Amino acid sequence: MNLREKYGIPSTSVITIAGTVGVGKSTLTKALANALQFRTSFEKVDTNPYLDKFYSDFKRWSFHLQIFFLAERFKEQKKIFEYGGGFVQDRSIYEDVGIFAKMHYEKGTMSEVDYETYKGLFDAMVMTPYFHHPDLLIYLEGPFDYIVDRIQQRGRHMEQETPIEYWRELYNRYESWIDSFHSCPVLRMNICDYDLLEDEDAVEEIVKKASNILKEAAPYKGR
Ligand SMILES: Nc1ncnc2c1ncn2[C@@H]1O[C@H](COP(=O)(O)OP(=O)(O)O)[C@@H](O)[C@H]1O
Ligand SMILES: Nc1ncnc2c1ncn2[C@H]1C[C@H](O)[C@@H](COP(=O)(O)O)O1
Repeated sequence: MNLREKYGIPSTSVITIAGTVGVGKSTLTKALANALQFRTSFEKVDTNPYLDKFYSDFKRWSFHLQIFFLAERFKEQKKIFEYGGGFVQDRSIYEDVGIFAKMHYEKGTMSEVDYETYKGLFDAMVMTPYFHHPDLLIYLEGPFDYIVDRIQQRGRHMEQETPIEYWRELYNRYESWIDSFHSCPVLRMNICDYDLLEDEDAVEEIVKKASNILKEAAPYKGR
């Protein structure tokens, strides 16, 4: 019996992992999908045609990058819909609009007209039958210094060269964003409380917590 069956997680569930850059979303996505025998949905990073350009000139490339991510996430959303769920997704679509696009607009690195165009497109895309809110959003949080160390150790050069103030701003925005996020049930996990790299039982604890929240939320689904 796999962990999904052991903890009664429906095979059609969609679990999305949210949190700031470097916090550990991809690592958890892989571990959780493996434990539940779910498919994974990752964001395009290595083959993203705008990401390097964006980090070298936010103002010039922020609109292009947001449109690219929106298109990619929408394609992933459609794929999840067509498979009928059973996915763990690395980062939610809500973070693009609610954190990144908003931050670049408010900081002056995305123009008002670009921001409004992007938001209009986002709203139109999200209101389609392909867009189902996830069954659960697992939000990863932890001390800022740990997260910055992880960004440095991971070694994506454009991130390593980005000023620490950018990561601080993002970190602060994530903290306020999650407090007002109500689009689906949320499990908050502190990265100091588990270690997927050193402790092979850690993922089971996370599955157990996820299962409890999914069970609590089940009677309200679809209302
Ligand atoms: N529990 C952990 N302990 C130490 N390092 C970790 C842990 N989880 C993830 N990492 C490392 O932190 C870095 C960022 O993790 P990653 O999963 O890529 O984050 P994200 O997808 O949120 O950007 C990677 O180098 C990863 O190996
Ligand atoms: N919507 C986004 N706007 C700007 N930058 C973004 C967006 N989504 C992801 N990113 C960046 C941040 C990181 O450099 C990479 C991958 O994110 P990660 O949190 O490491 O998975 O893309």
